[in-house]
Amino acid sequence: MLQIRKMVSEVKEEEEEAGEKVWIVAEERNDLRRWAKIGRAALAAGVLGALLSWALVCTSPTRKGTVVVKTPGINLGRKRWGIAGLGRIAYDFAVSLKANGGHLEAVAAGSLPNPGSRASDFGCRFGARHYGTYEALAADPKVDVVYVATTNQLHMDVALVFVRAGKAVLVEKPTGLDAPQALAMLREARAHGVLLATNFWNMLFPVTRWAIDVVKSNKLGEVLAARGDMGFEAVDNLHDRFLSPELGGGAMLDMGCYIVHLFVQLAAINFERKGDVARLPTRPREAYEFSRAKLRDHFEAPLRNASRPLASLDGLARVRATGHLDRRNDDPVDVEASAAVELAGTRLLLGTSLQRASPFTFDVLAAHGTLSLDSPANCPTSASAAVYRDANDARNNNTAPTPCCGQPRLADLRFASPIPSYPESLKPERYPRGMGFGYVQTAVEACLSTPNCLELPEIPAWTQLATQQIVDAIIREIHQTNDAF
Ligand SMILES: NC(=O)C1=CN([C@@H]2O[C@H](COP(=O)(O)OP(=O)(O)OC[C@H]3O[C@@H](n4cnc5c(N)ncnc54)[C@H](OP(=O)(O)O)[C@@H]3O)[C@@H](O)[C@H]2O)C=CC1
Ligand SMILES: O=C1OC[C@@H](O)[C@H](O)[C@H]1O
Repeated sequence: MLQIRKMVSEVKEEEEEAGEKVWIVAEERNDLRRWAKIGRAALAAGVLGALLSWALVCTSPTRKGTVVVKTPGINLGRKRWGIAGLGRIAYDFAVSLKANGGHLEAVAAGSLPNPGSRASDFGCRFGARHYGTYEALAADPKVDVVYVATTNQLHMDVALVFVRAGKAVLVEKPTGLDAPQALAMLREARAHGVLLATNFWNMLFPVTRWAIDVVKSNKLGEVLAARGDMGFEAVDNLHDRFLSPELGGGAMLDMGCYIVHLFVQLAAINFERKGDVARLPTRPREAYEFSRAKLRDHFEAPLRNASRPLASLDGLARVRATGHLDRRNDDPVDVEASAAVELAGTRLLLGTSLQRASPFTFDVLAAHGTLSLDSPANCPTSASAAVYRDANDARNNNTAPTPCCGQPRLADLRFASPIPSYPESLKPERYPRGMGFGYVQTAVEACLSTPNCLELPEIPAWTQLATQQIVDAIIREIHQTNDAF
């Protein structure tokens, strides 16, 4: 066994040195370790313990080998991941984790029929232990962090099973069904001293980080507005999670939340730039006043003090929205939404749908620059920005031209960061850019290696709360405008 282990690590090291991006690690090492483990358990706990261990590992593992495809910038370590909810996205997440060299320790199904055998199939495919209940996964002492990939209606309940067991949690978007759920989840995570992050995985893509850095650098000036459109024509199946009210369906909870979350982060950048915020005389009065109080403190207050309710949006955010509801249900979900949002003086024009195609775009419109994430903007691999002459600087120097066909353009910026495709042996995948889950997986692992890390810096808890509050307000308004017809 030692010899095989040495061989494997030599192969890895040699190829890493050679800068190779792809290499194959023999699976035998894991099999031998597994057998050794079973043997030790049998000695220690007797025949019963041995039988139990036998039932929880794969008796017929695939012997194809584990494909490792390193995505640039992804350095997954040895944090021990669990996955709860073994549906469509869980598969792609597991592929990305394994393919990027991460460690999937155990998985659990617990809602749909046959959880035991489904978990066994999934676990064996990825060389992970498997359970037929979420509680059993929560009790596994070898799991550090759990990815909750259930449908939306279960995000809160399932995430809390793990939080209460002291596990860190990466829960799929949206955080919960509404802002009170999101607050309950984040509060409990804080009380247990564990990380709870919503999987706004787009925030960790190098292209999104580049965009945020460009905006922060002030090259474009103050951000006045953003606009985004994301959605698709969902299969017309009332039992699927997209359209089902029981499963927490609806366009805003599915795709609209990405747009709102990115917008919230951009609005906050305006207030991080000291001395520059109040430049525009047209900015509404409350924006000036609010810049002093800081968005973060405002939304975070109920997390710091459990007796505080959710932060008020009054005087800070305005929402106007309209859309379509799927009237075939008694409790209809929004299937199409158009919304105008204002948060502390920064504006968003949002479109989302489960009934039509979308360009999957997100644009930032600033005082003297624009920035566009290329489609699909929820997992972008390229972006561009245009920097125009700062009209006020030019005016002060008496060099301001009269713009007839747009402001004079000073520079074009472009950034690209491609993602490798899935390893052939693990196809079919559902999300062609799913290897990009590696970015958020890396961020979670970095947080777990940092003492007292309770949130990802790229997806702070307050942005999860603010997003869910604005999403709630948009959904409410769509219902109100529809009821008025
Ligand atoms: N970040 C991203 O890019 C993406 C995120 N998502 C998010 O991931 C989550 C899961 O999406 P997806 O994988 O497509 O969902 P699925 O429809 O494949 O269901 C996932 C799991 O939800 C649990 N579940 C509970 N009740 C039901 C029910 N009545 N019908 C179906 N499943 C149920 C099951 O868990 P069990 O196996 O334990 O029984 C099921 O396997 C959603 O919250 C979605 O928003 C989805 C796609 C992309
Ligand atoms: O997060 C998501 O991204 C991709 C979509 O297809 C999916 O419905 C959504 O949940």
